[in-house]
Amino acid sequence: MKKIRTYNNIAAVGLAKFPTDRYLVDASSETPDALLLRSHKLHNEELPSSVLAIARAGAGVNNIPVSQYTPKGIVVFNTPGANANAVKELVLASLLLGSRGITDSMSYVASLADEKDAIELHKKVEAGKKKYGGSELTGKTLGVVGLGAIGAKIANLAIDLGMKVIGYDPALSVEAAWQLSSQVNRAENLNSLLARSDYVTLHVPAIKPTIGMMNEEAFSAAKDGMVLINLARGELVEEEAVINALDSGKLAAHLSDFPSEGLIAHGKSTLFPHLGASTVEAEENCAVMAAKQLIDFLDNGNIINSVNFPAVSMERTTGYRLTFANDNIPKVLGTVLNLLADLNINVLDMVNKSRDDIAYTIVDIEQEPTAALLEKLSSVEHVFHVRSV
Ligand SMILES: NC(=O)C1=CN([C@@H]2O[C@H](COP(=O)(O)OP(=O)(O)OC[C@H]3O[C@@H](n4cnc5c(N)ncnc54)[C@H](O)[C@@H]3O)[C@@H](O)[C@H]2O)C=CC1
Ligand SMILES: O=C(O)C(=O)COP(=O)(O)O
Repeated sequence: MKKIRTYNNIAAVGLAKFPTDRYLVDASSETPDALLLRSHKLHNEELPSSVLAIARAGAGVNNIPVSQYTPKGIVVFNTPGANANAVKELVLASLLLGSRGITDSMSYVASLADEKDAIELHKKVEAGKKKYGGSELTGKTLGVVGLGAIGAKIANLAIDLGMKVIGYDPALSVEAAWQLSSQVNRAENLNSLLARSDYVTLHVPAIKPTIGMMNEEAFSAAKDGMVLINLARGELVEEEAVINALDSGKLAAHLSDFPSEGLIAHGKSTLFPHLGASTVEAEENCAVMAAKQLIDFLDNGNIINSVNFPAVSMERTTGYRLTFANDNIPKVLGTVLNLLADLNINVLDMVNKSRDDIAYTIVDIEQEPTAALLEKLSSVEHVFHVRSV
């Protein structure tokens, strides 16, 4: 039986993908083959040595110390794009919340609960609306920082709303570029986008170059009265800088999925409890995709949508399957193949791919690998993980 340890609320339809005759899915498994989680933080947590893979049902992997796991051969997966539509729709809501006095006007109406006279109530309603007027999105400029799965959807939606759109993404993939409307203008750098945007929405991962990207310097480059939407990660925005920008009027509004003590106490941001991906559809998409990827890896050694290993897949042949991970340097693959040849083990099929400093190989061989063979392969210099699948 293979064991999957789950964390967080994983959609049942995803968990049901694990065949019950071969998989035990359990939140408290002590020797799991894999972990399946959403935002649960793995930093500072001891990982059982049995773990071969981790699937993040979602996009961001900053809750997982990926670089610590790679040398142990632990493959980390995410589910690119599976919750992008859910986030896009909450950005749309945020654009509207940031442009009209919707929440304040609702509070105003709620404050009229004691007014029992219909004529007086009507007067107060009509008097109140002066205070909560807004402006329209059409014709305004939206700056989209990060044009991946989510950013591209938002950029295209904003074009459909009649907005002008500027995008900034120095690492834009060809695949993401194909998704993007040709009407999206490219900014050379973040400050140039900020200087021209009435609304700015962040859709980048929390990584070294992006952490704290919205700081005092960025706000001073920004257009006065800008609306900032951050449904990506709290770490992208420096709390003190955003509070100063709200107080000075540099920011007309700040909407964020990442409440912090300081922002809540300050009271001027519109804060959601990390709701971006919390739709039935997104939760199901992510859970199904994560489960399928784990099953294919645990059953066949195939790797799809990993954030630390190359994409490697091979149809099963009639033989037995070995997989190994190694440092991406010359001669390791040759040494392993020579070792198999010396033992008269015939290779039926093979695929080898590399990514940055590591390589991963799937080899189908004619005879069942013995424990001694696995041991020999593991002892090849620069091979750091071997598995019979
Ligand atoms: N609030 C929520 O519930 C959710 C939040 N997220 C957050 O949104 C982030 C983006 O998600 P996806 O669009 O699905 O990821 P993605 O990987 O498809 O797109 C990220 C984009 O950011 C770009 N990028 C990287 N560094 C950059 C930089 N310094 N400046 C500008 N662009 C940069 C990349 O080139 C890529 O195109 C996730 O990493 C996660 O942190 C994602 C899903 C749900
Ligand atoms: O996919 C992401 O990056 C998210 O932030 C969604 O997080 P969640 O799955 O709702 O805990």
